[in-house]
Amino acid sequence: MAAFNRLLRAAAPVASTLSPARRVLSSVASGATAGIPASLARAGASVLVVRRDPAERNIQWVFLGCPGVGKGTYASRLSQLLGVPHIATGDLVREELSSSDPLARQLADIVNQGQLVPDEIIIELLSKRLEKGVAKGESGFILDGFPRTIRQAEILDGVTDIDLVVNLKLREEVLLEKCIGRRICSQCGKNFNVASIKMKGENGRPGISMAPLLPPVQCASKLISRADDTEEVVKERLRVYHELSQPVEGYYRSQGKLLEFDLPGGIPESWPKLLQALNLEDHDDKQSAAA
Ligand SMILES: Nc1ncnc2c1ncn2[C@@H]1O[C@H](COP(=O)(O)OP(=O)(O)O)[C@@H](O)[C@H]1O
Repeated sequence: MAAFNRLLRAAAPVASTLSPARRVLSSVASGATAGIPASLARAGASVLVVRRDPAERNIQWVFLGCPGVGKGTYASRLSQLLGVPHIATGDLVREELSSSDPLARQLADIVNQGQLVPDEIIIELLSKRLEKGVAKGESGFILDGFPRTIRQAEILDGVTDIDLVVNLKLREEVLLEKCIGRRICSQCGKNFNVASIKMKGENGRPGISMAPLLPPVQCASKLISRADDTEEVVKERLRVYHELSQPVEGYYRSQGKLLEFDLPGGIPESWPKLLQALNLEDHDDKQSAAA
């Protein structure tokens, strides 16, 4: 419960600046607040649920998509373009894994088997990250890798409004190759990909080619792979995605918030098309002109 309350508090950073009419002190125990799961309602906490007018805050977007689809790449580019934090729960988990916290070993077993971390733990990590952001004056976010279960989506809905959910899609064979080709520079932390993907079109589906994203010389000898990017674990992660995370797409589709985006290729082809789909071409032009 502590973790959940922290997420609620963190998601309500402006409570003190809002008029009382915009504060809703809701007794979860009464079950009066839509989106709060029954299990949490049974716990009987009182929570402050705040929803800000989108005109008074930065964007609150979610990126969905299978492992390897490129959520991190595009969410991070958009966060720079729009000046909002990119919060990837996978990164939060990896930070925790590299700590000496007793939780780290338990998490390593889960992650390296391609399974999802329990909702309570992921919410605890996300709450802490949001709290830090609030303390720094952050507003808005692009979430990447959260929510990954219907329950996580319900919890998020219970505390704040999501404006848009971008669902990135790519052929499954490409996803496996992309994950296996992923490399990280152990020194600077930048992401690269050594996979060179060329798939022919078939059964009416267009072909796809993606050039590798190779490291500069100073990183080339320092590349490492994620322990969960082996073929066996990626296949399990894809299976888990279809079972537990894909239903989240339907959850947001039924709310009319889902933007489906089929990646046409690598970054050079996909980025301009994604901006077009998001009506952000002007934004990019202005930023390039200012650079
Ligand atoms: N929202 C979440 N819920 C549960 N587990 C998560 C969540 N986000 C990340 N994880 C854990 O961290 C791992 C890595 O996440 P991520 O970097 O987002 O991987 P992917 O490339 O599969 O999208 C996941 O396989 C899972 O074990």
